[in-house]
Amino acid sequence: MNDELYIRLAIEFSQKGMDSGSGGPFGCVIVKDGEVIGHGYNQVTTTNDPTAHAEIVAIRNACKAIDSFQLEGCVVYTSCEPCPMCLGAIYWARPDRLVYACSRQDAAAIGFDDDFIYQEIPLQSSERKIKTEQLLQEEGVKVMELWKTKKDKIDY
Ligand SMILES: Nc1ccnc(=O)[nH]1
Repeated sequence: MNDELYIRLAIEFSQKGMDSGSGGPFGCVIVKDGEVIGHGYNQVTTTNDPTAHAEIVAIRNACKAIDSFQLEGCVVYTSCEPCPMCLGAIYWARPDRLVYACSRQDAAAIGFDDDFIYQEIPLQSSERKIKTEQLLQEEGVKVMELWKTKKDKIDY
């Protein structure tokens, strides 16, 4: 089955990234109509970019390849269940489907925070590890109101 072929490719990228010293053991490929249009592996520690997860790198690569900010009709194959940041990016990109190999618990077992961050999300902001406050909502909303009526906007 093709899903197995592509998830195996994502796993190969996880190994390739790790072996090359690029970052953590995570790989991702994005497929549209049976063609790989994007790929990526984790590059956090070599690019000093905490957002350079395999999935983010692959989404950027795929979107550039098809000149679009949406991945409709695409399938995302990733060697590990996406962390909340990457899951958010995947939702914003709107692919049709997501397939993963390792789980967030597998990632936790080798020292990664994916599962911890998932546990933070349902907490009240006052209970989260990173102290969070809301300030100047009214001033912020004024700009948002302008977006509502902006004529030349590209909706997403
Ligand atoms: N799921 C992931 C966790 C950490 N890094 C990644 O690239 N992917």
